[in-house]
Amino acid sequence: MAKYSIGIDFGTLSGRALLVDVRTGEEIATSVYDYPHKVMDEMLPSGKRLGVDFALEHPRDYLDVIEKTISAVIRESGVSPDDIIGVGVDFTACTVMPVKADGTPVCFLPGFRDNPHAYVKLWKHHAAQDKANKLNETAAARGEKWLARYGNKISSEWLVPKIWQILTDAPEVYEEMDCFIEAADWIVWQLTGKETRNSCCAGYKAIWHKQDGYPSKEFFAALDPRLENVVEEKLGGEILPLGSCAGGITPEMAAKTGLAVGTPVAVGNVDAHVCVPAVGIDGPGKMLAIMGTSTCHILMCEKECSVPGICGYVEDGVMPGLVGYEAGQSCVGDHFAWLVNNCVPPRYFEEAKAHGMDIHVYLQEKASEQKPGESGLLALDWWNGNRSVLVDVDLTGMMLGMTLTTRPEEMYRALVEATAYGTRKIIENFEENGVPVDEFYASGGIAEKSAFVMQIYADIIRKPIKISGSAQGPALGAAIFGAVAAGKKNGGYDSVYDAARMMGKLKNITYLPNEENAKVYDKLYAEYSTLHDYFGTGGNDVMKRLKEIKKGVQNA
Ligand SMILES: Nc1ncnc2c1ncn2[C@@H]1O[C@H](COP(=O)(O)OP(=O)(O)O)[C@@H](O)[C@H]1O
Ligand SMILES: O=C(CO)[C@H](O)[C@H](O)COP(=O)(O)O
Repeated sequence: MAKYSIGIDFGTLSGRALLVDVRTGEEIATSVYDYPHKVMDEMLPSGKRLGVDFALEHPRDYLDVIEKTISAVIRESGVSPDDIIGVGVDFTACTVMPVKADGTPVCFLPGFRDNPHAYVKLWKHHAAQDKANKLNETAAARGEKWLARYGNKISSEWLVPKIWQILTDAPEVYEEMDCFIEAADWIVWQLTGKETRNSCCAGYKAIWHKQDGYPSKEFFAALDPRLENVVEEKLGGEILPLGSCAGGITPEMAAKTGLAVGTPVAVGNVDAHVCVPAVGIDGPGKMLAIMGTSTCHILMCEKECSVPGICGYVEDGVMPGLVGYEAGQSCVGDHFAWLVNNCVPPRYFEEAKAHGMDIHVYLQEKASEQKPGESGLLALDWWNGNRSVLVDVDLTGMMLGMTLTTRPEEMYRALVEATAYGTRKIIENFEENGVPVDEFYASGGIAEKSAFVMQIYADIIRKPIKISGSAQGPALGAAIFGAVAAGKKNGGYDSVYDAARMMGKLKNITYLPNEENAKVYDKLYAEYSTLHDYFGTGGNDVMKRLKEIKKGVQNA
């Protein structure tokens, strides 16, 4: 009798459930739900305006995903709930929220609906950069040894700057919350009725270490005396390893979703890391880029190496027995979306429609008529700051070489190339610091949809690129961890390595570098590197000065 697991993937704009056969990885049914509140970066539902660099979400949308998509995949597949042996959950991270001891989000409380800090702070909430800067200075001054694990800089996207911002800007929210929790763990809590924390979110996003735990009370007190006991007061209890079972589906959730009471639920996971077994990766030296709104680069290695500018490395952070490394680009597909929404004249949309094409596909088809270097354009891929290797959200985008003949498709191509140069920087940085990148895999919406983008990447990084066999890498990965939480005794797996080999998959296509293009791109990459260092490492801080002026004018 076939057995199934469900992966629930919470992305930036939508959540989805995927029902998978645990023996083959075959995807039986899927259902997607777009968050009605989208990303709140300008105002709250009440109309209250938000500050510069805010990015919030509404937890109601996450509950709707659970209720709508799980029942939909069970219905569509016709599978008996008794044959669904496990559930896994992954989420964007660090996507964190203040909640009460019973799990109620603070933004649901009557006195807090108009308070921005009561809502979910999405991974790309960048308004705590001043806190991240102070945290990094303090950690460096105190010689905190954990700083090296995080590429020598903690990003403003991570948990501590975000909770510190709440403490200073909305102390009433800090007081009201009983815990500050990753949305991944909160969803697992909603499903099982048990509060758990997972080692992936804690390790990469909350400065937690398997042996050393969190940073010391002295460190937190040096940031702000009121933070001295933040770990005990707000960050909850035991941290569980990936693949472990957090608990079973509660009767209330069973009624809402159609799952059987007690179905095992895996501890939460991060959307990027969870994808690794979904492409069948089961060892070191194989970098997976999960390419969508942003890109995360996940890689495993046998040893711990200090690599500047990465997001971090965590022992067992991706799969047990290996050190998992994460780096990333805060903005990838968001560049293309920005261009489409702001720089493309109506006639392009009309032409795309007449050809029955999506606007991205249409622009890419036009851009593919050009050769590398032909447009004379070069861009820096920092429209949403730089995550790796500069770890600086105050950097902004730039495009050089525009003339009166520059066309939208050329700008589109320049942005694609810029993101590929950013990926090459990340790869070289790993290799220069002792972490080999022998193979390159891609997953996510862009890898799935765009041969144009993937060929440019292969030419620029000079490596063959293998593509995920699933259009829904994170959801498949979450389903894999659901099967591991169920365990062999229930028809699942005892090891994520076994599950990856059986359920992970690749497409029957590899993008190979074109040597002629690669030679031109080597020259363009050298120019990119010059600009990258000039604007990104202090040669000219004009981007930061402009941002300061902007903030001053907006705040006035
Ligand atoms: N055909 C395409 N080629 C390249 N990028 C695309 C294409 N269609 C959409 N995009 C970009 O893909 C991104 C969404 O990626 P996806 O993986 O679906 O979402 P997410 O990263 O939020 O999970 C958007 O930023 C969009 O601009
Ligand atoms: O930092 C992350 C993982 O560590 C985020 O989850 C990620 O960057 C957001 O993902 P997406 O672009 O797929 O929405």
